[in-house]
Amino acid sequence: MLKPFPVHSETGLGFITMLRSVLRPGVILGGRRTPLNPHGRTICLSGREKAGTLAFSLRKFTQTRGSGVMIFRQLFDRDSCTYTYLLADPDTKEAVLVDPVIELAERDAKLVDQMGLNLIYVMNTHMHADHITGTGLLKKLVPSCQSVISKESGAMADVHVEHGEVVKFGEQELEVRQTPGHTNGCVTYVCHGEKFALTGDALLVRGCGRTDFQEGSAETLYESVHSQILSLPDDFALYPAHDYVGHTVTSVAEEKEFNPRLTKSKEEFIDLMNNLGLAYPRKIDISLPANKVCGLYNLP
Ligand SMILES: N[C@@H](CCC(=O)N[C@@H](CSS)C(=O)NCC(=O)O)C(=O)O
Repeated sequence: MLKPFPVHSETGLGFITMLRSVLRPGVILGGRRTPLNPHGRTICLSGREKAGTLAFSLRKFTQTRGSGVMIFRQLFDRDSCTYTYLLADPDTKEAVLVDPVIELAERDAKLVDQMGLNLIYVMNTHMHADHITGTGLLKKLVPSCQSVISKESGAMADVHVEHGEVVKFGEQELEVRQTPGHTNGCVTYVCHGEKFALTGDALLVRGCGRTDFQEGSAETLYESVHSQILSLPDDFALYPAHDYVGHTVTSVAEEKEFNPRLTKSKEEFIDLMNNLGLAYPRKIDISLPANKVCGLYNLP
C-alpha cells in the first residue's frame, strides 16, 4: 500500500522517498535493500569484524581507500555545546551528517566538499529544543541530500525512520534504536561494524537528557537507556549529542560503572530527574517550531 510521502523535497527525490516507503519493512537507505531479520535488530556484517576491532583507535584518523574503516569526524558547536558527526564510507564516499547546527551548516558543507564526500543523508537523533538544526540549510547547500528523523519525532523530513531499520551509506550501516524519554522521538544510531553508538540526548557522558519538557519521561528514559544502549557490548563507544564540560566520548562499560544518574535504581532516577531544577534552554521558543520543519523556518 502506498504511504503518503513527505512533500518537503526541494531535491526532486520525492518519488524515491515514496518508493522507499513502499519497500518497508526491511528498507535500507542508501541504495541497497536488505530484509531485516524478524526481530529487526541484529544486523549481519560479515567480513567486517576486523575493521570493527580496529575502529576504536583508528576511527578519527583512518580514511584510506579500501580500508573499509568508516571515516568519522566529531564536530562541535561551542554555543549550544552540540556534537555533530560526519560519517562516511571510505570506498564509495557516501556520507551522512548527524545532528548539525544551523549556524555551522556551512562549515559542515565545506568539510564534506573538501573531503570529496557525497552527502546523502542529514539525520537528527531527535527534535532539538536548544538549537535549530542545520538540516534545512544543508539541504540548500547540498541539494542532493535527504533529511532523516524518526517518525515518532513528529518533525518533517524526507525519510522517517523507525526502530529496527538500518541506514546504509556505502558499506556502512547504522541501526535505528528508539530511545524515548528525553523526547518521544529520540533515537540512537548504532554502528555494529565499528562498535559505537550515537546516543543523541538519551545518554550523555556521565549524564543523560533532561525529561522535563517535550513529552519527557524519566521512567521511559531509564528503560530506554538500559534496554537499548547499556545493553550493547561493554566495549562499544558512545558518542553524545552534547557535552557541557569537555567530554567527547565514553563507553558502555564506563557508563554502567560511573554514570551518576543511570547507576541508580529506577525510583531514585525518577526522583532525581524530577528535581533537576534546570533553566529552560535559551533558544527553546525558536528551536522547536523551526525543528518541526527541519530547520527550514525563516531561512535566509
Ligand atoms: N543551557 C543550555 C541548555 C542545557 C540543557 O538543558 N541541555 C539539555 C539537552 S539540550 S535540550 C539536557 O538534557 N541537559 C541535561 C543536563 O543534565 O544538563 C541552553 O540554554 O541551551
